[in-house]
Amino acid sequence: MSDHVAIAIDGPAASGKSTLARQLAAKLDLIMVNSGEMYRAVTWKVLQDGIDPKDAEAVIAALVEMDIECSVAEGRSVVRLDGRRTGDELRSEAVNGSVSAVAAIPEVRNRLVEMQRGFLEFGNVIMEGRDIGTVVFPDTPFKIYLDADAGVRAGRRVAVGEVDSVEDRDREDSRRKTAPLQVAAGAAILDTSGHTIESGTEAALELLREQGLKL
Ligand SMILES: Nc1ncnc2c1ncn2[C@@H]1O[C@H](COP(=O)(O)OP(=O)(O)OP(=O)(O)O)[C@@H](O)[C@H]1O
Ligand SMILES: Nc1ccn([C@H]2C[C@H](O)[C@@H](COP(=O)(O)O)O2)c(=O)n1
Repeated sequence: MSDHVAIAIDGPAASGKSTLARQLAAKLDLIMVNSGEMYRAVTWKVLQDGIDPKDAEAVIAALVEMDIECSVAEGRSVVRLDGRRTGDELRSEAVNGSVSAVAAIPEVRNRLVEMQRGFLEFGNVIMEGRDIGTVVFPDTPFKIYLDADAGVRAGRRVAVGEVDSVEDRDREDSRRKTAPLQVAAGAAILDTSGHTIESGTEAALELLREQGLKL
């Protein structure tokens, strides 16, 4: 059991979780953990090995062989896969199109959730993903569920030239049996559709203060 603080930021694709986590990590001197990168890393390796991401048995067999190492560098989580630091390859169209299938496999989740919880040993953490407030840190009082209009979110992806069907991923992430995307008990809901990055950050900070955050 750690004395450190965990802040959970959950929400659908392109709702602004990473952006908000980055802003709050800088303001509050927190370790920023992007849990999605870990699911993307497993997915990338599965695709590299020519495995069907929907073949759970084959994915699990490959997972056993994967050397996934998580650490902290410059205040944020770093994922190494088989000794190599991951990069932009995790945001490819292929990974975007398969990551939800891989993330729906309970054995994949069990292994990555255990690693995610381990970050709390390093210090106060802000972690973003889909199940942080429901599964990874269910007992933290500091939870925000970030959302935005589907069209706004799709537009945000187009604006950076990323090919990503946010609605398809959201559907898969919300309907899966294990750790579906949902609003965690006690989470404050923040819609970023009408917010700038700055105003969204201020609104989130206000919500966390109302939840008793003293950092
Ligand atoms: N409040 C905002 N207003 C305008 N653009 C935003 C806002 N928040 C984030 N963005 C932009 O939207 C894009 C997606 O943001 P971000 O990567 O933080 O979303 P995300 O929820 O982490 O996505 P995913 O879960 O798919 O990784 C980025 O280009 C980011 O700069
Ligand atoms: N805690 C998490 C984080 C991510 N996932 C899955 C579902 C997402 O579609 C995918 C990519 O995440 P992103 O990089 O878009 O945040 O990974 C999950 O199931 N649980």
